[in-house]
Amino acid sequence: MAFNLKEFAIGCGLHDPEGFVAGVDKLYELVIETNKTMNLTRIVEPEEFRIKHVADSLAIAREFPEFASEYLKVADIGCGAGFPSLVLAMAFPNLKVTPIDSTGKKAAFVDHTAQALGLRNVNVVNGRSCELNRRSRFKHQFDVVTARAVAPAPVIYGDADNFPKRKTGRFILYKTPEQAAEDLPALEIMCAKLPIKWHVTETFSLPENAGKRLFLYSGEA
Ligand SMILES: C[S@@+](CC[C@H](N)C(=O)[O-])C[C@H]1O[C@@H](n2cnc3c(N)ncnc32)[C@H](O)[C@@H]1O
Repeated sequence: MAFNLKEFAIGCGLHDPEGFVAGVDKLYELVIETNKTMNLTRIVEPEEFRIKHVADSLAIAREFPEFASEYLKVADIGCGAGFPSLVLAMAFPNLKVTPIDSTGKKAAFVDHTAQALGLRNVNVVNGRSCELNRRSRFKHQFDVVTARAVAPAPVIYGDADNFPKRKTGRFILYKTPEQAAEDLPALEIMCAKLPIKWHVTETFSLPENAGKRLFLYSGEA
C-alpha cells in the first residue's frame, strides 16, 4: 500500500496515530458491511477509502491545528456515513462532535458505529439543519460547523447561521477550488452587512494526487 495513513495522521497532530489507524480499520469494516444493505458510499477499495474519506476528513487539522489541541464543539452537517465527524472524533478525543443527518438510517448508522468504536465524544442528531437552526439547543453552541459534500456553501450557511458561537464560532467547509470559486460571490453578497468575512485556505492535493481540495471558512470581518 503506497499511502501511509499513520504518517499522514502524525502530520495532522494526532497523539495516538496507531490507535487511530486501528479505529479506521474497524470503521472501514462497518461501512463496507452496512454498505451491502444501505447506500453509504461508492468508495469501497481500502486505499481509496483511506485517502478520499479518512485523509480528506482529517486534513482540516493540518490547516487548523486547533483541532488537535483545543476543546472544540463541532457540528457536522450532512455527516452521511460519518465523514468527517467520526474520523475527527476518533482522531481527537478533545473534540465534542455532533454529526447531523436528515436521513434517519444514516444517523442511526453513525450512532451505532460511534458506539462500536467506543467514542464517547459523539452525539448524533437526526434532523435537517434548517429546522435545527431554530432550536435553542443549537443556537450559538458550536466552535466549528463543518460540512463535506452536502450543498453549496450559501445553502449551508443560510440553513445553519445560528449554529456558531457568537464572535468566535465559524464555518469550515470542505470544498474543491472550483466549488469555492462558485460559492464565494453569493456568500459575500449574503454577508455584506454582517460582521462576517469568508476566506479560503491554500489549495492542497490529497495523497496520491487523488484530487485538489481547500477549506472555505468564515471569520470576523
Ligand atoms: C453526499 S452525502 C455526504 C456525506 C458525508 N458528509 C461525506 O462527505 O461523505 C450528503 C448527506 O447530507 C445529508 N443532508 C443533506 N442536506 C442536509 C441538511 N440540510 N441537514 C442535514 N443533513 C443533510 C444527506 O442525507 C446525506 O446523507
